[in-house]
Amino acid sequence: MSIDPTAPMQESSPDLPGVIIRLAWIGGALVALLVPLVFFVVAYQGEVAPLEVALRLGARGYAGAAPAQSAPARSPQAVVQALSWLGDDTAIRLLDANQRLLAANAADPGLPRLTRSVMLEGDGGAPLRLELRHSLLPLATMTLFMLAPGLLLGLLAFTSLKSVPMRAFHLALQEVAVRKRTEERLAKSLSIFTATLESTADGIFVTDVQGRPIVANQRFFDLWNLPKSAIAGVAALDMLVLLADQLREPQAFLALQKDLTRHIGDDQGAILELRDGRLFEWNSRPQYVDGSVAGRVSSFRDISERKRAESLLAAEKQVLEMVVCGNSLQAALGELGRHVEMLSGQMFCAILFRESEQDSNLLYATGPSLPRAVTDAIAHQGQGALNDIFAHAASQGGAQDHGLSDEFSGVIEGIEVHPAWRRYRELLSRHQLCACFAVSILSSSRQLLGVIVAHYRKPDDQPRHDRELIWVAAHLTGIAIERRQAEARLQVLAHYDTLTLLPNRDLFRDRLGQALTRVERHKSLVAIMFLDLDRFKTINDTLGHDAGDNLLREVATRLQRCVRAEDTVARLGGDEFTVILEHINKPEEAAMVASKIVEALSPAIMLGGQETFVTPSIGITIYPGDSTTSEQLLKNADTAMYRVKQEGGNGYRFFTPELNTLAVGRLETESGLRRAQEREEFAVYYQPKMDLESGAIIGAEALLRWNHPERGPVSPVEFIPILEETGQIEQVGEWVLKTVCTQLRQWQDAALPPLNVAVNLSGRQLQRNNLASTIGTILDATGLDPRFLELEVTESMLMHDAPYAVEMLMQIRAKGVIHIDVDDFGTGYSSLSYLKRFPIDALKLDKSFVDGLPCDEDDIAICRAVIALAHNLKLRVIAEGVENDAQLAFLRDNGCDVIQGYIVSRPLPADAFAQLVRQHACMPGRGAGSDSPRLSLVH
Ligand SMILES: Nc1nc2c(ncn2[C@@H]2O[C@@H]3COP(=O)(O)O[C@H]4[C@@H](O)[C@H](n5cnc6c(=O)[nH]c(N)nc65)O[C@@H]4COP(=O)(O)O[C@H]3[C@H]2O)c(=O)[nH]1
Repeated sequence: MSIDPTAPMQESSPDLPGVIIRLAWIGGALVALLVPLVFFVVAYQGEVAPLEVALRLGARGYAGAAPAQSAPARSPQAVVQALSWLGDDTAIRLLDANQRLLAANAADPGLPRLTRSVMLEGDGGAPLRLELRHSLLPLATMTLFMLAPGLLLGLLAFTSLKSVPMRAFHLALQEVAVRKRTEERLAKSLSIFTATLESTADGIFVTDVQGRPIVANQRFFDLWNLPKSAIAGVAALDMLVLLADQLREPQAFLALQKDLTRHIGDDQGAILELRDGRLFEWNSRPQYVDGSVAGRVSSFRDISERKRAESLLAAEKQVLEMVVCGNSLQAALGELGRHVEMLSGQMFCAILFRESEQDSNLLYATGPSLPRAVTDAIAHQGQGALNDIFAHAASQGGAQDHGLSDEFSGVIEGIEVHPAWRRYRELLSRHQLCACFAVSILSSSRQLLGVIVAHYRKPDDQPRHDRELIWVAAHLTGIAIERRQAEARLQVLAHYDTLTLLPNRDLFRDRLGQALTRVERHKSLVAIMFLDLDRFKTINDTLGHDAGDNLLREVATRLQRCVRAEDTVARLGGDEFTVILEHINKPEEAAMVASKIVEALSPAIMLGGQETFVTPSIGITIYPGDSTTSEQLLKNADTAMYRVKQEGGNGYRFFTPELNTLAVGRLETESGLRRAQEREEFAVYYQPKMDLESGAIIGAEALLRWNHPERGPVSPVEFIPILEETGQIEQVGEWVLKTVCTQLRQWQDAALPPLNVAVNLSGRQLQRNNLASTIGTILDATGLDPRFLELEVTESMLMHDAPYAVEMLMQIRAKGVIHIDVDDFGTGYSSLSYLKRFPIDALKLDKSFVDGLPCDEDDIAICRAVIALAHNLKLRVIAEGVENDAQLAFLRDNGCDVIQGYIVSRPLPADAFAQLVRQHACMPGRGAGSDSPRLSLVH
């Protein structure tokens, strides 16, 4: 609640006018009544007294003669007569004992009257009574008349009393009331002043003009640690000296005071620094009475906390700026340590941090004022003992398991006795560092990043605010360390491949540029290798991405072992790696490293408990011979690598200008393929499939052909991978499906024997969710019975995502397509448990196994196993790439169901195939037996 000292005070003086009027009324009334009353009393006395005398005389005249004188008694009539002189308005009566009237001089006067009587002794001693009755009517009338002047006088008295004497009284009363009011106001003001003085957070000290103390509030005594009695009877200068004694610069303060004596009307102020470290803001103002200076009011405000907070804020800002502006962590924390020590005044600050998340050892980031011997000793002797110490602190701070992973803070006591301090005890005590307070530095996720330690000379040296200071510093250090860690992580993310931790494409480019510049000066060579893993896609698709990732990590490790520390191994993405070999003298040195790599990758890699083999295709180019630009060198190495791939992989090759021509050719193929469909350069060929039991052509495999306008027919082996890479395969694949279905329908309409034609599906097609509906739409559009359409999917396509493949094939089967064959069976990694769940109809025995028949024992074993497996799973077996009788005989003897290969026919254009089917259908005793006629090769 606030009090407004300017508010008018309530008056409690009596109602003076009321009192005065009342008194005037009383005075006036008294005067008005007293005048007729006094008249009446005086007139009455004047009138009655003679009557009384006359009555007494009359009575004596009747019986009052002494016997000695023996005066004769008078008759009643005579007595009455003797008193007749009293006038007519007075009746004289003489009455006997029985109240009988003996004589009377006149009739009774009317009221008001006065009756007086005396007892007489008549004749014979009989009692008589002489009675006098006097009329008071004139007196009463006169008294009434006197009322008028009485009232007049009363009125005069009322007016006078009210106006003349009472005014003075009134004034006197008012004076008393004003004095009383003033006293009350003064008392109130004084109490407000005292309360205000005592309630302020500032120390207030009031002096007179000579500087003698007048008043000071309690806060003043508290701030200056003075007893209240210090102010009493102290001379002006003594008081100032008392204050100045506590200051770091007393003379400056006294000089200011002296200055004030000369400029008494000036305001003055300064920041005073006390010896105990506190800061006071001092302000002095003149105090005026009636326009002239009567004294000075000084206020002292303790601004130590505010200044410390400001300094801390400034320190925080500076440290954060340093962190943000890319200064080293060491420098930023060093600055922080210095600020902390400065703000504390007592502390020796040390900041220690963990080198990495895995490392629990603590390293010194800074210890600005700690003796070098201490920091050096700890740095050189290892941090084990320090860790023990902080574990001990953690236990004192109530941490759960007393380990460094806990948040803790606490005074580390017992330096003298605790075993954890053993190693440093002597050193610390030599430097008089006897007490220590430690706080953990935590990350935002509460991970321990380090420790901030405050050393003190004595345990009770620690000022109150130091703990807060240390907490703020710990928080700030946490931010700085985390920021650095985040930057380091970003740096890694920006320049390193997160899977293998090898430099990424950007860093590779950077390193290559640097290497070329360096080599330019040394006049040596740089070899750039482009490395791609053979069959990586198959392994990845078959064993899954996790296995693929592990494989890439292992390859990265092995590659790094093959090069020197100054060389660079980078991962560009997928299974593509690059190597920069600096300072080689001749290309042969690069060849040696390449063969070392081939050798290093040849041992099996264990993936999911399974031995996996991977081989590289390496292209090498040499700077400056092949090119002088980074871009071109990388293209060269890529071209050379591509050539190795084409040659079967698992080797290396140097770039040559001829290879470049080939690469250019590939580029041309790519752009040619983009136009091939609209220019109708694609065609579907049909390679017959023959049933071994009946010898009948039961269908065909549809094989895509590209009739290049200049190069003639181009093999799908050359362009299907490019269509896959560029994504065109989906569009082209759909076109093949449409073409085959339309063709089959035409053949059926042309009464060709029933045929099943198999269309190859690419991995990308299978991955499309709408494949089943696309097939359904094509079947509807062409009107083909779905039983005649056959689909070929490769083993690796199925195993890439087996559950998805099961689902997709089920959807396709739901469209009525019942013949689904697994191509290239045996070349990938089949999960037998899945194999029985796929809605498939046949396994195609890969040409690579058929090739070795009937001599190669491995191929024989594989072919027999596949046939047995297929039959056990109630599947047909189609052998592809059958070229000769021996292969045919083996397959027939081992129960193979269908063959496809040059022995039957090469792939044929639609018309030629139709003609072949017709011819074959007309042949007597057709069959694929040894004595059956060989089909003519049309292709
Ligand atoms: N040396 C020899 N070769 C024989 C013999 N019998 C058949 N071939 C060849 O073996 C390949 C069999 O097809 P594939 O394994 O599905 O292998 C096919 C298939 O994977 C792919 N392909 C062909 N057409 C298409 C298509 O329309 N779509 C998709 N996605 N892939 C296709 O291209 C591959 C190669 O096709 P082609 O060059 O036509 O090669 C065909 C065929 O001409 C033989 O006795 N001896």
